[in-house]
Amino acid sequence: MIPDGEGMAGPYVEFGREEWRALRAATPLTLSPEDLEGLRGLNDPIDLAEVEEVYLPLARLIGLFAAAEGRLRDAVGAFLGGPVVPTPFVIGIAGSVAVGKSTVARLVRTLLARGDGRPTVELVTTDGFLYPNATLAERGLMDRKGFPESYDRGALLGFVSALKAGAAELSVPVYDPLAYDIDPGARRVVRRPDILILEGLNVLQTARPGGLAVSDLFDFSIYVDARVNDVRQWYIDRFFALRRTVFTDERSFFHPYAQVDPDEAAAYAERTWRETNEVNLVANILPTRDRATLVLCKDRDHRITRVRLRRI
Ligand SMILES: Nc1ncnc2c1ncn2[C@@H]1O[C@H](COP(=O)(O)OP(=O)(O)O)[C@@H](O)[C@H]1O
Ligand SMILES: CC(C)(COP(=O)(O)O)[C@@H](O)C(=O)NCCC(=O)O
Repeated sequence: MIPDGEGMAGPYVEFGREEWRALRAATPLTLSPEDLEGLRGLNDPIDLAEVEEVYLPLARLIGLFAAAEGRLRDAVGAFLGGPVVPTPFVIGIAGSVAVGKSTVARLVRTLLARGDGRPTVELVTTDGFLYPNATLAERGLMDRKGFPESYDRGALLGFVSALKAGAAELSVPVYDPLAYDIDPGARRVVRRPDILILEGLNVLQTARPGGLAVSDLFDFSIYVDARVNDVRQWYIDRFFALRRTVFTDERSFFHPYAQVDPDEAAAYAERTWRETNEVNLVANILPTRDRATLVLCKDRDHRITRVRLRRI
């Protein structure tokens, strides 16, 4: 039975970690410690216990949603008098910069792909749909990278709509985090998968009046949530971890920050957080949280301690 009364949060049912872990049922662990090492984001301390207690119940639930959609498709087929061609099951993953969306997305992809029926799963991040820096600069948006208007939303919606409409093969633009810009010479081919995961800051945004947004095409969505001050600290810590690694590469856009003194690097990271990422989080991203099917709530140490599931 779904817990009710206590733990009730508007349209959501809230689970503590202990309650949630029990919902794994018999879902097997298909991940080794080495697999997890390859999926973990920079500075993300996730361990196998978290995979077992949080992600296995989640993978089970997504499997149940996909199976239910199959039954709905059969019902529509019976109504129409002929089979309905399946479309990809689309999962959106949203949340702040530096909250750990990419770890969540890679784990969900791997667990689903190794689960029942071995579905094909494609993971696409929305950064490929950012306008190139030259366009952002022309439009005065260079310090608004990640805001809804910094994306080619028409192209993103066109991509997901075309996959939902049955396109067999599409290509998407590629963002190069090292260059901090769209790679003009690269395209990534996406062949129609059974499951598409779309990960990005703004994927749960609504459309302008009368329009359509990618979130209208989601079959399941996840918001990765944490306190603003905790994410701020994670952003700064990650900036310093990148400074010791990726930024030492001369091709990195941020290479100058590997050379300046730590105080100057900290001032830059703090300003970027405060003036860009925090403003975007508060004004654009956080307001979409309650649109998600499921909210993963992280504590200061990155651990997921609570899960909120939208009532059906
Ligand atoms: N300046 C950067 N250079 C290289 N990689 C980066 C940089 N900033 C972020 N990343 C990497 O890009 C990925 C996505 O980061 P982000 O958009 O902040 O989302 P999240 O932390 O929620 O996964 C992470 O794996 C992160 O380590
Ligand atoms: C590339 C991003 C906008 C994230 O894009 P996403 O894949 O979530 O659409 C973000 O990581 C970023 O670089 N933000 C700009 C501000 C900053 O340098 O932190």
